[in-house]
Amino acid sequence: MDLRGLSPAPVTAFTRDGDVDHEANARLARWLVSVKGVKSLVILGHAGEGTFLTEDERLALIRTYVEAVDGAVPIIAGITGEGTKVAAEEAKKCKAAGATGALVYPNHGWLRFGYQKGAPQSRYKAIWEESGLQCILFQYPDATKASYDLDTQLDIATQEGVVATKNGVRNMKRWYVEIPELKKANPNLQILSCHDEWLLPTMFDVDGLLVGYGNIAPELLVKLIEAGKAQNYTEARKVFEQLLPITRTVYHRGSHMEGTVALKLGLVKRGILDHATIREPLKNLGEKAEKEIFDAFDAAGVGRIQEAVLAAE
Ligand SMILES: N[C@@H](CC=O)C(=O)O
Repeated sequence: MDLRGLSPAPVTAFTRDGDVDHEANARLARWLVSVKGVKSLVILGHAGEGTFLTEDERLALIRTYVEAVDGAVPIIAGITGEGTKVAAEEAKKCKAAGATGALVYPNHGWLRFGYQKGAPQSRYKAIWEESGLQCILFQYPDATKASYDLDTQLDIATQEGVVATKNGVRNMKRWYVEIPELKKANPNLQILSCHDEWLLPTMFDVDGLLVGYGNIAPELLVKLIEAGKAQNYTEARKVFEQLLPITRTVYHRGSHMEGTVALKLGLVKRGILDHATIREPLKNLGEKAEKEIFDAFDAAGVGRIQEAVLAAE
């Protein structure tokens, strides 16, 4: 997979009754791939409420995405099963449904207890060997116990089947040391940042972004990536400042969970979704926050996508 560009992590659209809305998801998929610079769609992740869907719903959503993008970009599925065997079997089913890649989540028990040495490596190996899905190494924040130390990352990054890392370490001391080490160990490893709430400092070291943010402002994020790759700080800063009202209302919130709700509101504002129905445990943000989010898009000059454009996709 060539992920050198923007890989949005789409939300999952629901009907007002709370079922997966396949038509709305296909519309979102078609719009996102119409943006030049979008290189893949990463579904069933945090932004996609992946763990709030049943297995049947997850596989049906993959099929919807594969059909909607019609080969334009690979579909990458979040793999979240807890046990290594469970995750490998989940990946195999995702592959059969049409996915090309796997964004491999850590076992969430590790968030509380930490991981035993070697266990993350085995998880990636099993998923690759069982499914053949090209894997993305997901680096969690330094503040969690599921954040891999450098040796673990280096092992995974040089394993067969691992093509990229989505790095959300949120510790620039580690970022500045570990990203060059990963590149040295595997020059082909694609480096993707996911620091949605402050992307700018990471933009000059990456091949691309794998972000929920890609749902709502893909056009500007593509420009941010281009400026970062050109080492053009002035231009990158300009795009970052333009996005700041949106960043503040979507990602500078109480928690990243709220960010997912805010992404759906943003898609309503942009005319892609008709409503922002979510699934529990997510909660609505309330009218005040909704207005702040809608106003932020106006302040940033990020407008509604015309019906005619959507119909043409
Ligand atoms: N940006 C987030 C959301 C995840 O998928 C992160 O850093 O993990």
